[in-house]
Amino acid sequence: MCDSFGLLRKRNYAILGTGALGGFYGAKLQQSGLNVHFLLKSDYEQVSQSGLFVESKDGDFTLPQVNAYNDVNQMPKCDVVILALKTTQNHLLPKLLPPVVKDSGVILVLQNGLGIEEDIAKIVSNVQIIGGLCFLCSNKVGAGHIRHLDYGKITLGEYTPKYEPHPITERMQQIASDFENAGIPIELAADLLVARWQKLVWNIPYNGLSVILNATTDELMADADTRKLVEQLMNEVVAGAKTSGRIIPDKFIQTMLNYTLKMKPYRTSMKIDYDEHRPLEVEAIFGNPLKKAQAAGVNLPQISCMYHQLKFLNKRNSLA
Ligand SMILES: NC(=O)C1=CN([C@@H]2O[C@H](COP(=O)(O)OP(=O)(O)OC[C@H]3O[C@@H](n4cnc5c(N)ncnc54)[C@H](OP(=O)(O)O)[C@@H]3O)[C@@H](O)[C@H]2O)C=CC1
Ligand SMILES: CC(C)(CO)C(=O)C(=O)O
Repeated sequence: MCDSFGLLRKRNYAILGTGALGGFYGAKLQQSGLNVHFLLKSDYEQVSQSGLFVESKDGDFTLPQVNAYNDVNQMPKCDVVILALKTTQNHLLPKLLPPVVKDSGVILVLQNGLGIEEDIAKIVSNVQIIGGLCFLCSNKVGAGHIRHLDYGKITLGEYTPKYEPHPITERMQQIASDFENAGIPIELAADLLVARWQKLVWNIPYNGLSVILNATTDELMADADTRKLVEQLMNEVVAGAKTSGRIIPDKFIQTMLNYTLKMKPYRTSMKIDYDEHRPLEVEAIFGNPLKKAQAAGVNLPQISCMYHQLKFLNKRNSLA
């Protein structure tokens, strides 16, 4: 029996971008007994010497030794390559992906945003691309030091050209069982595109408004005016999804509002990037959904207004 993906043995994993998300999930996978290889940039020296420390609401743990790299060409080819860079670094993917992914392996895109899988399909062939939507609140608070604040579930869906829905495959089930064995809840979805639009129902209002209005999620929910804005933006995302032929039921908006009300007060990852003068994921989270809707002849005026404001703030912030 052909076992090129590792259905019959332990799969090995690569983490491209050992930050808040990649550091957390990668550390959990290694802690569960899997062979994990971590690509780092500025934290490379520290992590090669002292490993990773995860401070988590589910229990802190340290991995004193990890396989750390600062060059993909030194990494072994892996069954599953987890893409956990910020999307602002995706221009590096033509150099980063081919050396590290096995023939018939999987690239698991855990980034926020829309249309990323389509770009990756142009870079690598003979691999399966799977998208994952992470409901996680995690921050990197120091070199090799990850703080997991809340949640952690991932929704996984296979990418197909034009995002046609795809039945759940054995490969997805195997990856799901690796994550579940590591204590990470997984949901499997047949329609990756609807899952990506659903995630944007959260990311577009909260990431955008947190930067533009200098506010945390609890502040945005407590004020009647900003809460109204959140809801209007959520409705526009639902309208955007419709242009891709995806129906998100109205009650989903209420679910996202309730979910945020129950969340601990949260400074979104886009706000953290802004405060740290790092580039914002404006194109993946705002630009690509707008382009998709515009291609179907639909304008999303409030999201478009926010997109241009964020581009301005992003440019000015990078010069400050
Ligand atoms: N954090 C969260 O809770 C969630 C994040 N997401 C999404 O996950 C993705 C990753 O976000 P997050 O983990 O928060 O971001 P982080 O900035 O914490 O992590 C990204 C990591 O990538 C590293 N990196 C950047 N360039 C390179 C490179 N050339 N080679 C190796 N490593 C590199 C950075 O290292 P360095 O610091 O040295 O630059 C950093 O540690 C984003 O798309 C985000 O929207 C989705 C849901 C929740
Ligand atoms: C919604 C949230 C904060 C946690 O579920 C998240 O996943 C994100 O920042 O993208």
